[in-house]
Amino acid sequence: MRTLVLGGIRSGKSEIAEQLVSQHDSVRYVATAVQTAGLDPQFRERVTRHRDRRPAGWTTVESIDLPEVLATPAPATLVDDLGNWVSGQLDAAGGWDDESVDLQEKISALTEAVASADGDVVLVSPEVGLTVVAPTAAGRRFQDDLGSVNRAVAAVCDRVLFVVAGKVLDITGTDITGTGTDTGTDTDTSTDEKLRAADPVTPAATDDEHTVAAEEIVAEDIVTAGLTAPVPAAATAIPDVETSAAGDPVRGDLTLESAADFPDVTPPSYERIEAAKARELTLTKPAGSLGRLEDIAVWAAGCQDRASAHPFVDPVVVVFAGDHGVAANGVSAYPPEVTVQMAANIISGGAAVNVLAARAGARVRLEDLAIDADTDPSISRFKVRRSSGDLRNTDSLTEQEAAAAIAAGRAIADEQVDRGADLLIAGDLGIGNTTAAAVIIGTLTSTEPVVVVGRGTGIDDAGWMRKTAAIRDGMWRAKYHRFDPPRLLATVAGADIAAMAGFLAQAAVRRTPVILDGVVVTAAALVADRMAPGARSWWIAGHESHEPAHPIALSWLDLTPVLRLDMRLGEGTGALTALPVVQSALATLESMATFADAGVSTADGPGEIGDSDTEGTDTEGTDTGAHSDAAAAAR
Ligand SMILES: Cc1cc2ncn([C@H]3O[C@H](COP(=O)(O)O)[C@@H](O)[C@H]3O)c2cc1C
Ligand SMILES: O=C(O)c1cccnc1
Repeated sequence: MRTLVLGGIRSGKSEIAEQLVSQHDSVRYVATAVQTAGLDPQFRERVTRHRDRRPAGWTTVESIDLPEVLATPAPATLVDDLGNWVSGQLDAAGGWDDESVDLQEKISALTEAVASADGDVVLVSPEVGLTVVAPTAAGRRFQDDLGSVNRAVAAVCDRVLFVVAGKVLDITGTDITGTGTDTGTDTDTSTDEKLRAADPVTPAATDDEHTVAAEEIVAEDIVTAGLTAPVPAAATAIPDVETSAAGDPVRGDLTLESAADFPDVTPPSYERIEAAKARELTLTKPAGSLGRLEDIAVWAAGCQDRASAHPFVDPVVVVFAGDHGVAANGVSAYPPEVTVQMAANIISGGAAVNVLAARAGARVRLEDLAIDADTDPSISRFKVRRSSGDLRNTDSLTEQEAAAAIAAGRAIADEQVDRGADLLIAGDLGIGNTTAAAVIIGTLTSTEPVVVVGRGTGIDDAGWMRKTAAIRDGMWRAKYHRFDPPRLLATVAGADIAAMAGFLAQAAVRRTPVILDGVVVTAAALVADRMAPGARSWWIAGHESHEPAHPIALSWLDLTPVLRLDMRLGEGTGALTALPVVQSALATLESMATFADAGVSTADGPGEIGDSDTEGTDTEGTDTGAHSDAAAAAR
C-alpha cells in the first residue's frame, strides 16, 4: 500500500504517517532534511523532536535520493517529507533563482520509484498551495514544484490522506479523468484500485431525502468524487456512506465447503498482551482502577501487535442488508419494504448508524446481499438473490448461494483490511432478521424457542406467538445441521447473515479486531467461530441487546459486553456506541504518564504496584524498554 499524507504546517501529518506504519516492527525512516548543519537552531530542534518520536526498531536513512533508497526492498518505508526533497533538489541544481532548471526528470524518477517500491510506503508532504502565491521568486518556485510533485506522487499512490488540525480526510476519491497512472505492481494494488474506482460517496442528505424510496437508489444519486472521512477522533459531521461500483459477485466454482474453509486463526499477540498488562501497572493510577477499560486496552493492544498501542485510526462499519422470506408471516412489527427504504436512508446519511459512526469516527459501508428490490450496483455487487427463502419451510439459500454469501463476506473483510481498516464492525439490516438470528442461536446453544424469541422491532403478543412458531419450525429444520455450520447458514440464515459470518471469521484470519453488535451479528458470530475456531479471540462484545437470545449467545462465546443500554436496533449501533469507550481505553494505555515519568510515589503494600516486578515502576529510575518508547511517542 502506497499512501501520500498531505497537510499544512503542524497539521499532525507526520504523527498520522507514523501511525500508518506503526504496525510494522521495523520501519525504514527516510529523512529528507539532510543538511542539518546549515539549519537554524529552532529547525534543528524540530528535526530532533521528530527523531526522538521514532520507536526503537526504526532505521533512519538521511537522503534525498529517493529512487536509490526505494530500490532496496523494505517492509515499510516512511518518507518525511517531500517539501524537503523539493528544496534539496533545487539546492543541488541551483534552481532557486534559475528558471531554466527543470525538476521534471527527477519527479518522474521519483514517481516511478514509488510506484515500483516493495512493502508499505508512506510519504509525507506539505500542502502549501492553499496559501497566497508567494511574493518571492524562490517561494513561487517552491510552491509550483511542490504542487507538481504532490500531484505526480498522488497519482501513483493507492491512498491519499489530507491532515487538517490533526483530523484526517481520505481524499483518494475517484479518478474522474480516467488518466490515473497504473502502478500495476502487485495484486494488492489492483484490488485497491478497484476499490478506489468503487468508492463513490453520497451527497449529504437533506431531511426530505431521508425518506427516499427503494426505487430511487440509483446511480445518479451517487456522486463519483468526494471525501470519505476516516477521522481518528470524534467528529460532528456525518461522513458519507461508501458504496461500491458494480463487480462480479463471488460465485464461480465455489462450493459451500471451500467457501467455509478458513485458514487457522492465530490468536492476538501474547507478548503484546503481557506487555500491555505490565504497562497498565506502571501508569499513574491505582492498579486495576480503570476496571474493564484496562481489559479492553490490553485486548486491543494484543490485536494491534505493535510496540505502542494507540486508538484505532480507521474503523469501519459494514452494514449487511437482506430480506428474509419469513417476514411475510407477521414476525416483525414493520413491513418488509422497510429494509430497502432503510437502505436508502443509510445511503442518505439519516440512519442511527450514520450518526453514531460520525460521532465515533468510523466509516460506513452498505452491502446489499439479498434486499427484495433491485438496488444500485454500487451496493449490490455481492448480491446473492432477492430475499432469502422462508426458513419455516424452505432452505433460506441454496448451497451455491450460501457459498457465494460466505465468500462475499470474506471478500468484503479483505477489501477493508487491504485498504487500511484497523477495526471492523458488522451491522445488520433486514426486516425479519431477528427471527433468523433466534433460530441460529437457539439451535447452536440448544435453547428453547420460547427462551430465544424476542420482540425485535416491537411485535405485539400475537406477533410474538407467530414469531415463536416460526422459530420452532426453523429450529426443527436447522437441528440436522447443528454440527455443519455452513449448511446451517444455507438452511436458515439468509444471505446477509451468512455473509456476516464469513466477514467475522475472515477478520480473525486477517488478525483484525472486531466489535460485535447485537443479536443478529452475534448469531453470525456463533457460526463464524465454529467455521474458524478461535475467531472469537479477535472480537469484543460492544453491547448487550434487549433481545433475550443475545446474552445467551454472548455467554457461549465467553464475551462480556462493554455496554448494557437496552438497545435493540442493530445496524451496528451498539458496537458504534461502544467504540468511543474502546478508543478511550487505548488512549489511557498509550498516553497516561507512568509513575516514574510523573514522579508519583507507588503503593508500598503487598500486591500493589511497588511489588510488581515490572520494569520502570521505580520512581527514582527511568522507564525502560518498549514502554518508555511508547510513552515518549505518546507525548
Ligand atoms: C425503521 C427501522 C430501522 C431499522 N434499523 C435496523 N432495524 C432492525 O430491525 C429489523 C429486525 O427486527 P425484526 O426481526 O423485528 O424485523 C432489522 O431491519 C434490523 O436491522 C430496523 C427496523 C426498523 C423498523
Ligand atoms: O440486537 C439486535 O441486533 C437487534 C434487535 C432488534 C432489531 N434488530 C436488531
